[in-house]
Amino acid sequence: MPKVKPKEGFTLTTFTDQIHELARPLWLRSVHHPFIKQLTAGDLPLSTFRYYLLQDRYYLSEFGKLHDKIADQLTDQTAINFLREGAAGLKNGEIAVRKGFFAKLNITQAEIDLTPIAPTAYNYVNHMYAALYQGSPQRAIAALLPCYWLYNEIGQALISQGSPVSLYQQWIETYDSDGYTDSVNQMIQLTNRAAGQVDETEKQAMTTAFIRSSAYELGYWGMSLRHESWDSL
Ligand SMILES: Cc1ncc(C[n+]2csc(CCO)c2C)c(N)n1
Repeated sequence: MPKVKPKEGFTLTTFTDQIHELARPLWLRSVHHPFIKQLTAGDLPLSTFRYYLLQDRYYLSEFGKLHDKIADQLTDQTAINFLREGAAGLKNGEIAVRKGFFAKLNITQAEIDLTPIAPTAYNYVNHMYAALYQGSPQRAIAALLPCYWLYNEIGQALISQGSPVSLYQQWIETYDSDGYTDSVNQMIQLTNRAAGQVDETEKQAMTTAFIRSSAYELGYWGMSLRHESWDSL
């Protein structure tokens, strides 16, 4: 059988396939990061997990707000609905799960208030706001995508192995549920639709935003292991 040659300039892959491929080296380093290794082995110090959760509280709350702020700038009703529901779903989903973790680990509001936001968490969040306010809602969507998608890949990679520490096991399970995988797929579709709405230059900026978020995701594990602070940069 002769091979079918794709027409010149015709791509068989979607935009998200392409950026996923570009980010692969960074994602692999996340999946195999010592933080993740220790989480599955069960020897991740609880103080490190606590540190991660405290930083991630800030991240999750800003991530939810970003959904609404992006939706404010869109006209595509499907996208708006997904983002508005995403913001609400975050409160009932991941943020609710984390509240349970906080209770188990005696993390109080006072401790939250006293915890400085670490540089990497701060920079990652600011990068997403910059994608929106110095860029476009499409660029911001691309900046949000690694958060959804990478954690799903991590959850799927870790679920068969699990963790002997029940808290860490629960963390893994959060990112492998069917409902969550559905929302990841919707976010992927949303990004592909967004890429179809912009010119080549903006598409390149979407790619850069996606790669930067992937790099910040990788940096987040190291930040947590090192208990990064403004004095330790
Ligand atoms: C740094 C960081 N990156 C990604 C996630 C995972 N996450 C955050 S919001 C969201 C969407 C729906 O829950 C997902 C998957 C995290 N917790 N912290």
